Amino acid sequence: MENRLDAAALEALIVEICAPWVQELGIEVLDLGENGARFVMPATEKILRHRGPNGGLVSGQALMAGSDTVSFLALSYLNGRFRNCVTVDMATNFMRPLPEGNVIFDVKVLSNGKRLATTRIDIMAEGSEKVATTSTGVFAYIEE
Ligand SMILES: CC(C)(COP(=O)(O)OP(=O)(O)OC[C@H]1O[C@@H](n2cnc3c(N)ncnc32)[C@H](O)[C@@H]1OP(=O)(O)O)[C@@H](O)C(=O)NCCC(=O)NCCSC(=O)Cc1ccccc1
Repeated sequence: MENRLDAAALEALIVEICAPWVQELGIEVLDLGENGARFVMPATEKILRHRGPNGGLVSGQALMAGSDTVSFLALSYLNGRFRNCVTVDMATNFMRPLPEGNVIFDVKVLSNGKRLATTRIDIMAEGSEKVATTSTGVFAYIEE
């Protein structure tokens, strides 16, 4: 556990590595666990979808971007640093809508190998344990 990154270091990685619009998602660390971590994406106007027939929900596109982001953060937490990696696959199932509000991402690192890592991300409304969306991500380490 002693070589793991803390919350401040993980949030600094978002600024260092992510594109400006991803930084604007405002993702913050909530909890760091044994094999993963919990994050919150605040209910800002940037991620709420007021328009159209299914308005009043959190944007699904924002949830996918959040899943990708919290995955590389969880890997960096466990690795104690950002090991240069790229996303090679990400699959998302939207099982029930997320009403407007803060969004919780619960990430588990399922594998963390020499070349590949796999994450599972359960997404819930704040205050609910009912999973609304679940993603799995596969990441390729590309450092020498
Ligand atoms: C490298 C690999 C994963 C595996 O390659 P392999 O299967 O072993 O095959 P191969 O080696 O043949 O290469 C195939 C092609 O790739 C090219 N290339 C290879 N290496 C490099 C390189 N270092 N730099 C540049 N290009 C490189 C290579 O020239 C070739 O191109 P060509 O055919 O000549 O035109 C490749 O599939 C890939 O780059 N996929 C895109 C991944 C991606 O963009 N994901 C989304 C990004 S979002 C994200 O990551 C989220 C995130 C945010 C923040 C933090 C963390 C995550």
